Amino acid sequence: MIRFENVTKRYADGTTAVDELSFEVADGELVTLVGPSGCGKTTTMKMVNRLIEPSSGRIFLDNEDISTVDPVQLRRRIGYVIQQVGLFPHKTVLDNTATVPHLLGTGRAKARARAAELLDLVGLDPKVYGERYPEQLSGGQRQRVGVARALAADPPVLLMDEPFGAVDPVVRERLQSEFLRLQQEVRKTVLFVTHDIEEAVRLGDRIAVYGQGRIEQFDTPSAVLGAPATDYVADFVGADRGLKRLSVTPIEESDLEQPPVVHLDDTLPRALDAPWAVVLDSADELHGWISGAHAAERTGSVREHARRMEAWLPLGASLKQAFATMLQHDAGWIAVLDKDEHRFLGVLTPAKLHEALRRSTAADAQAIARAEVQLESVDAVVGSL
Ligand SMILES: Nc1ncnc2c1ncn2[C@@H]1O[C@H](COP(=O)(O)OP(=O)(O)OP(=O)(O)O)[C@@H](O)[C@H]1O
Repeated sequence: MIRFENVTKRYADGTTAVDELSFEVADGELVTLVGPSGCGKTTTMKMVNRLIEPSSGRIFLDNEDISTVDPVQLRRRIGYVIQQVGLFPHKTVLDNTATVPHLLGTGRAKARARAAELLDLVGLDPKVYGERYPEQLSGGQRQRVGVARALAADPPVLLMDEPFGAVDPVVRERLQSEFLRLQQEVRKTVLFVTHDIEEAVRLGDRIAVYGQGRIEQFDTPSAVLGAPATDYVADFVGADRGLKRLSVTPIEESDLEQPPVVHLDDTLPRALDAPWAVVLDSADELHGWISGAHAAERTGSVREHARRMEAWLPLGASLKQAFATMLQHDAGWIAVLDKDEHRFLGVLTPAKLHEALRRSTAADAQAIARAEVQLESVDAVVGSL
């Protein structure tokens, strides 16, 4: 757990980079710090591993005041990933990754074996990439080595300063997905700096939106998008808030419609209650669809006339993915399968997608109204004392 208590950093020239900052990051939580250039994100981060010392206030790691901990000892508990990865150019990828555990006293063979596991975990086959040198990697691959190296000493805390900032948007999105998958597995306590609100929303369990040296809002992605606390946050989050909200709202079972269903070995139905039906195989897995008008004019089995359906997603995928899938396949609806991607659950239509989006906005508005009521009642109790 990381806790900031009234932390201020004033540089020698009088710049106040961070002003009376207080917040807490729970164990295993990923908090993104987002805000415009120069608002104090990096300063915040570097105070955690004592690359910068606060002017006042205190920072705790697992309830221990870090100003009382030797910085070298402290940094062993904290992995650090930065944009310019800083790999050793003359060492192979495997040796780069194994460096820290080796320095900490793990035998070379064991450190290399662990490094190979970590490279695998970040999506780099150690057999293919282990013996390469950093200059023989793409920018995205170098970033992955940076993440593997930060994880090598198995620190409970990770500080990541724009780690995916230097790669193109497509690679960046892939790295983000891989990092999320990795975080599910390793559950580190992570502070992640970015100036990109999309990235902050996608990765953060909670987001700290920075104004100048201060946090303007510290909340879940969907609350930041759905109910910005101040005009500043609303501006920063931007006009395309609806689109961003799509990326944090998952498809739920109640969003789905149930169209007619036929099986591959059925005879072609004479009439359908809908313009089309979903076609399942004998194991009830999705095969495709048939058009009612097409079926009405023909004979034979469903198998002979069914069309394949590629536009599908598992339950829990985001509404943004659903929207993108509809566009990509030029589809008026998409099929939704269970999380294991086997059982067919129903279909999502554009109308239902819109309803889901509204449901998500309304839920946040209610949560905020409830929070205000609670605050008022606390005030009332305090006032009556
Ligand atoms: N060593 C320093 N001396 C004086 N001022 C500094 C120093 N380092 C940072 N600053 C100032 O402190 C403020 C916060 O800087 P910081 O690097 O924390 O911002 P940031 O939000 O990380 O910005 P960016 O997104 O551009 O990296 C800025 O105004 C910066 O110019």
